[in-house]
Amino acid sequence: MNSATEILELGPVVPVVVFTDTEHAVPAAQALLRGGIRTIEVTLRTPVALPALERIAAEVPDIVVGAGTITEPGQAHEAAEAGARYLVTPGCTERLLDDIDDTGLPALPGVSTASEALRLAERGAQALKFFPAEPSGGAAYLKSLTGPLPNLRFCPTGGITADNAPSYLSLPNVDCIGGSWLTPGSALAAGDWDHVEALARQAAELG
Ligand SMILES: O=C(O)C(=O)C[C@H](O)[C@H](O)COP(=O)(O)O
Repeated sequence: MNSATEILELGPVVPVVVFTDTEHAVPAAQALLRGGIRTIEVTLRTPVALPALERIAAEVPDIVVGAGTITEPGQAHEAAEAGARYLVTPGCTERLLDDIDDTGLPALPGVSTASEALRLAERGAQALKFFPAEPSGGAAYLKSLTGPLPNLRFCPTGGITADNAPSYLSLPNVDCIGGSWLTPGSALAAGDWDHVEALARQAAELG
């Protein structure tokens, strides 16, 4: 993975996962792969996130593992050391962006306005996360950015489900979307990997 646009090419849906148990990491990643999903974004929201990411990187080499919810300087380096191949943030500060650049990893920095997107474009970004997609104006808002910002690609995330996914995936500035609906907490807790696989298959077919 060399560029942020390569992240967008991994498939139509980036599953955003919150792990509460390290033991769920490998079977969840394997279920996503069986369903045809080639990447997994592990959110750094829980104490087990980094060890979970590390397990996936070591034991499920066929899935491209990224780290999400990078919100503080230092986390980017921790994620890189754990084996993350890309980084995702919900929003941006200059310090966070410098820290991410230092890792050399491709990233999807989060934005929700035209001004934020322009600031990131000035720093050379080509691909951004649009977050939180639904509350920020949804597909209609993102579509209206294509006119003034035709060269920027977006991965909208936040409030997206299998139902509203097509309205985003049909936009000219969207290649993939992110969402947590493929890995519900209840399915992870129950070890219902068949359910995760079925949700992954349905998501993979959106492409
Ligand atoms: O953690 C981050 O880095 C975020 O930016 C937030 C997540 O992307 C969303 O929480 C996923 O949204 P849902 O699919 O609505 O659950």
